[in-house]
Amino acid sequence: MQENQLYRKVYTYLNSLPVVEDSDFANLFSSSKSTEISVILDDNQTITDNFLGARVYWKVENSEKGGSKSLDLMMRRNDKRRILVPYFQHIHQVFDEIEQKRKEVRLFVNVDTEVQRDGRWRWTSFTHPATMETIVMDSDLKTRIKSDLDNFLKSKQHYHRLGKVWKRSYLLYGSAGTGKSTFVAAMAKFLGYDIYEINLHRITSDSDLKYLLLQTTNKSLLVVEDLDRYLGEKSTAVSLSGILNFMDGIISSCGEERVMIFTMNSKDNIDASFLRPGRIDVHIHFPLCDFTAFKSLASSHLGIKDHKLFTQVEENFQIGATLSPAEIGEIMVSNRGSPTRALKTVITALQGNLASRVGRRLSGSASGRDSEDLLDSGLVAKDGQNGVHPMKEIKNLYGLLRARSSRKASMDKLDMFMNERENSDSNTAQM
Ligand SMILES: Nc1ncnc2c1ncn2[C@@H]1O[C@H](COP(=O)(O)OP(=O)(O)OP(=O)(O)O)[C@@H](O)[C@H]1O
Repeated sequence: MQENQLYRKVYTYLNSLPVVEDSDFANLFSSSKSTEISVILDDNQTITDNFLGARVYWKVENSEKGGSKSLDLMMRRNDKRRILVPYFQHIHQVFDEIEQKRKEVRLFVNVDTEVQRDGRWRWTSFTHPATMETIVMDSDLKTRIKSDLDNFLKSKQHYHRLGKVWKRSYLLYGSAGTGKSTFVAAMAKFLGYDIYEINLHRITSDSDLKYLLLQTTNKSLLVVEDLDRYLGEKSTAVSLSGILNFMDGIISSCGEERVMIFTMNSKDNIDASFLRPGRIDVHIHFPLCDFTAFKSLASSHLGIKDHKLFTQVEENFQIGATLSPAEIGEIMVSNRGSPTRALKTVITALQGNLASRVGRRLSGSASGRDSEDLLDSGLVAKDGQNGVHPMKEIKNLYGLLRARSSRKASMDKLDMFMNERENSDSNTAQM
């Protein structure tokens, strides 16, 4: 059942009245800002409000049976016709003002079906410190995304004129630790929207997913993380079509001003129906670090814009080494007392990364990410491409790495692989 928006508005309005503090029973809550205390009306309490010279009474009822709550409104019969409609308009207006002032973003998570006395969502204040400014990404891309979000916020009339629901969807994809979740946090702050993080593992069926969607509010971000991993599982409670309906079926049109976000590590093994044009409005790739991203991280984490070791770091990126922003950020955080030590550790990690990826490729066990990164680096061509035999390119890369790497252990392993390959190659005909 959908949450009654009127109930929510009146409840918020009543709790904003100073008279709540005078009631016999009220509950005290502290908010994320430790100095703030909220006074919330207790069940079965009656409070009085005045409007246009009339006196009205509200009572919070809590039904013993289903645990559902209701609000009873009482006023003199003579006042009813005069004030009823303007009074509710006043409540709407005050509610909107309260929401505007409430800068705090909330994070909702879905709970198991068994624990549903007060609905399926539980929330907490969302205090993630990430903002669009702290996210490390290509600056042009960041500007384009910000203006896309800005346009969305101003486009109510535009969407309505086209007969479209005012919502937008984004797919964030890229390797682990490239900042997808952090970006969701930054988006929520930028838009001032609450986040509904949907844990598909806590959903029992397609209709359960619809039910959850009905209990979300407008001006919100609906987030499904690691969708590729969920869809790759053998048996799932929510079907492919259940998820497609959630994305853009009739049910997704309930409510307005929504942003849907899906994250994935890779689009490679995803059913084509997810990626068909028009299904998800914007696809954003989150890459592993390049030298430019590294410099941004060095500036934000170590406070340095330049350093004599930067050339060495750059060389490692040029020969195809790479790490995620999370990996580089972590090294910098743990060595923030000494930028030189931090940079040396980054260089060692980059060399280790390249050595182990080349090693895995030589042994034929390269992961998708390894192969893609090596291909991206331009140092290894796809099999048969450019007329250059891949093994020859690997040998070139190996030579380059051999000359530069200081990680003896990794290089010893690589030497072994190369020797084995040399021997087996001499017994195999060249293709
Ligand atoms: N592009 C980035 N800009 C700033 N910080 C980043 C970036 N990428 C990663 N980080 C940092 O690395 C950590 C992990 O990032 P995050 O969880 O956002 O990555 P992810 O792509 O969502 O990973 P996963 O796919 O494993 O969920 C965070 O602490 C975040 O601050």
